[in-house]
Amino acid sequence: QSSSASRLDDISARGVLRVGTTGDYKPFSFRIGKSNNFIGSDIELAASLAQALNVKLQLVPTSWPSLMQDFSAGKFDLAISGVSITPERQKVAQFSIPYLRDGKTPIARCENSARFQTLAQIDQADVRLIVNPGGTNERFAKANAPHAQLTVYPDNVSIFDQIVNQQADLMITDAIETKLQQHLHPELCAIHPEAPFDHSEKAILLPRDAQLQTVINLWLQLSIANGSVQKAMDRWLYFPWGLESLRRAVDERLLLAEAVARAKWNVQAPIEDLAREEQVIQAAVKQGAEFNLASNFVESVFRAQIQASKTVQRDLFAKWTAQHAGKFADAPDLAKTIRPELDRITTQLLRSLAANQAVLVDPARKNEVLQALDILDAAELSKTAAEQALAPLLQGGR
Ligand SMILES: O=C(O)C(=O)C[C@]1(C(=O)O)C=C[C@@H](O)C=C1
Repeated sequence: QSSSASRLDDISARGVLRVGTTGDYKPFSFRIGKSNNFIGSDIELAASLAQALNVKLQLVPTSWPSLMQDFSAGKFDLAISGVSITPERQKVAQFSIPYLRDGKTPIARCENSARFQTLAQIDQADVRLIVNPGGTNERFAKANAPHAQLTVYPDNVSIFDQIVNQQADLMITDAIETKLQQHLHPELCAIHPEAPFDHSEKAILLPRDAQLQTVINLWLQLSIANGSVQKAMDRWLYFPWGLESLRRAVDERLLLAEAVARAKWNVQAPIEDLAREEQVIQAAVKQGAEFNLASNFVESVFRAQIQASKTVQRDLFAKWTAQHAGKFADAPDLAKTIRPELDRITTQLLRSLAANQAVLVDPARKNEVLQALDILDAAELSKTAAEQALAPLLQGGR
């Protein structure tokens, strides 16, 4: 405990509350691409706290491995990011009262719900358990199901597809994550998420400052009592997180426009190739039909992607012309490398369009669509192009 004035006075004097958040933990904190846009229940909580303190909110990106280092280095005043209370963290910091109780519970294909109720049922040689490496999930699996076949699978995004595709039978993870994932994968069921195998608590990570802790606990107590914490939790648990795969496909495609432009610049080829454009559109429409996507919708989406690509390419050509730029040494080959890459993304884009179609056309979800498809990394190449690429997706999917 330092003898100086409360950290609360620093925050008030600054007029800004700096909140550390990891941006990789749905539904708590999720960062949209490389932007400084964060969404999630804890982001809402942070905004509400800043408002209660009558200061502005500044979100400071941090990461799980560097959380405590960044905290100790004073990069933020406090952290709100689905942080669990642990004794190790309490050695350097303190916590608010908890705002969420959680614990480890199974998620499996729904037909197996009855088969994986207890740890005794799971800890069997014929059970294929899957786990992400390095965290509390792996520790729990090894300690509680040593007889099961354990696959350590490093990709947090596709790990649940492994269960859907029967490469594994179940995963044991935080109940909150099982609730979220069962919405994203209708084949999967969270197994007794209200009665997990163990218990943990999420709280705000605070500096050792009694006055700040008191003020925040009072505010948090009130927010829990009036139901606003639960409401935020529900809102973000049912958020259409699947839109992120669509945003990423659009972003990836537009980011390739720079490589396209380099290739064309080197041979001074025209930016526009109408024959190729028709090929791209026809192929997308044909493949889209296999995903039950209407041809006019697919066409409008791909026309927009092509238009956006040309915007980026024209901007770059204008810049290079002004700079009297010479040939690039590292330009990839358009026909051999880039167009096949674009074709690969076409499939990805169509698949995520199909997966998100219901959300895109639902007027009640318009705000959520706007939040999820708020920004592309490619906006750094051209803000106009990013807007062009996203436009048909923000118009009710029509
Ligand atoms: O493949 C190219 O030549 C591109 O420039 C890419 C692309 C596209 O987005 O698919 C964009 C503009 C061209 O008129 C044709 C196609």
